[in-house]
Amino acid sequence: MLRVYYGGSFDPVHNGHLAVARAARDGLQAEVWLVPAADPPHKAKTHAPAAVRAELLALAVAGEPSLHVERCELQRSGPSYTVDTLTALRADLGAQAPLAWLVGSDALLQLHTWHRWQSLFALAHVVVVQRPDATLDAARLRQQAPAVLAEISQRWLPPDALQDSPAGGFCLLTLPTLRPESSTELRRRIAAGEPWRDWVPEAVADRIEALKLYR
Ligand SMILES: Nc1ncnc2c1ncn2[C@@H]1O[C@H](COP(=O)(O)OP(=O)(O)OP(=O)(O)O)[C@@H](O)[C@H]1O
Ligand SMILES: O=C(O)c1ccc[n+]([C@@H]2O[C@H](COP(=O)([O-])O)[C@@H](O)[C@H]2O)c1
Repeated sequence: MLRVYYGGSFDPVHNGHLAVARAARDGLQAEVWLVPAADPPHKAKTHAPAAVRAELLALAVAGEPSLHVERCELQRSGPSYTVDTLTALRADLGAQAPLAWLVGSDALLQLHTWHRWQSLFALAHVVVVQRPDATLDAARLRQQAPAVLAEISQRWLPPDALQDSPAGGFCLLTLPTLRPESSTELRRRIAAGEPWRDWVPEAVADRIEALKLYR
């Protein structure tokens, strides 16, 4: 069965992330692992320790069929490069296991700036989840990331084909409904004392309050 890894800062996790993970699970018939980045390479800093972000993620997916937390990035020091994570997962799971790395469509425009980005396709399929009000903007990709467009245009696969090969494909999934949440806005609301609890599962909200996070 296809294994999908969904990396993020998850600082903190919110219902938008869970909608993305569920869309991948249901659209690809896959097991999905959310991968908290210990040290996200493109973020200046995080606002809660990696172990706490991972704990909130575990609360968020508890009881959710086929959603899990993969903590391997917490065991490494230095920037949490995806190529290193996929290399380790591939070593554990074997050369033939079908693996995919999931990113938001905003991240696709930056993919060419990732550490050894072209090696990612030898290790996993790449899946992009986009908002329902957007389509993959080829003109923007051509202008901002022509190397990414060239790479993915040879790799396009339909969702049900990903499980038939270990790596190397590119697939686009669309979220069923628009999700307005972002961790940045969630942290702002918590700090400002504005309503925020319905943006996260109840157990996550209770833990954020108990630990007095993001105030
Ligand atoms: N509301 C959302 N709808 C669709 N995709 C989302 C949403 N929120 C986050 N994502 C996607 O999830 C991935 C990981 O997100 P990340 O942990 O950076 O959260 P974020 O909410 O975007 O955080 P921040 O506001 O701190 O940048 C990104 O690729 C992003 O595109
Ligand atoms: O490997 C890289 O160079 C790289 C650069 C930027 C982002 N990533 C990964 O992309 C995921 C989303 O990152 P972010 O900053 O949107 O939370 C997370 O798993 C990061 O580790 C990875």
